[in-house]
Amino acid sequence: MVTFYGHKANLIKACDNSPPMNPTPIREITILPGRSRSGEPERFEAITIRPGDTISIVGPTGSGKSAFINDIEVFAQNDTATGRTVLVNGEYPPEEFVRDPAHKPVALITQNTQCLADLTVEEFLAMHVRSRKIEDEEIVSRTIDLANEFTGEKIRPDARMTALSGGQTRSLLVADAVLIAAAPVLLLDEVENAGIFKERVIEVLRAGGKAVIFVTHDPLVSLLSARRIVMRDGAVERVIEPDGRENAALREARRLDGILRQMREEIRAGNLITGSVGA
Ligand SMILES: Nc1ncnc2c1ncn2[C@@H]1O[C@H](COP(=O)(O)OP(=O)(O)OP(=O)(O)O)[C@@H](O)[C@H]1O
Repeated sequence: MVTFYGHKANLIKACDNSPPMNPTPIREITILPGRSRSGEPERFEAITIRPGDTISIVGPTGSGKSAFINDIEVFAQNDTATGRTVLVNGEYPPEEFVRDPAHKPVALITQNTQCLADLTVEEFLAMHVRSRKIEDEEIVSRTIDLANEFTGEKIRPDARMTALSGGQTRSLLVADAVLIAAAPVLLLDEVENAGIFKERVIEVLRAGGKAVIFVTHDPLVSLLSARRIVMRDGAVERVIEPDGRENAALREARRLDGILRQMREEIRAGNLITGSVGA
């Protein structure tokens, strides 16, 4: 059986006979400019992403946010609608980075991620571990534990993959991408809405030296990112590096996010919210 998760070109093959991950370390990914939807050249020189970077991609609906991370996912070589080029360690990436899911250093997790496997969480992860020839008996339970740090709805090892909620599935896929796929670059396309502790995800990814790029409409995720790429008309319009100037806004976003999270839990538990929350 072959089980896939993810979508579009991001399919991660969870059961194949590929050799373990190519150890070529990724020092940096460089995005070279292309053109806007109306054909104007993009005005940035190059955008470089290194381990531990946290970047958010923001902009109105239809401004090209997903197209930007898709360019990274497919290692665009002036062969996508945007005309951008993506280099790895300053060079054109090796072919297996682009074609082979087992060697791909980039994991894309999107809102539309669905699991097609009729397996338990434990079986599903164990299959992925086997396919990558990882010999670590603890890795499945560590992956579930990590996923449970990202979501308030506890994931049990014996739960069916198909029965997980959106937040649980995305939490599990992020944990899997970190520990089992060991992808150095994670692309998260609007995953924040459904029951996932965004700040914890960012902390873990940063501490693990992962580069993470969020397509987001979420103020807290945007303010937590060290860099913000602003899209318009299919092009990068601006790259913002706030360098501490948004600290007051970040504190406020954290406070409001805490209140909303508690309200969500109360509502989910079937309670009436009659007093103040998050004081
Ligand atoms: N530079 C470009 N040149 C040509 N087409 C583009 C360019 N950038 C994006 N597009 C196309 O424009 C459409 C909208 O782009 P995209 O889905 O990336 O927007 P988005 O900002 O992610 O939107 P949403 O917030 O609704 O998800 C897509 O069909 C995409 O392929």
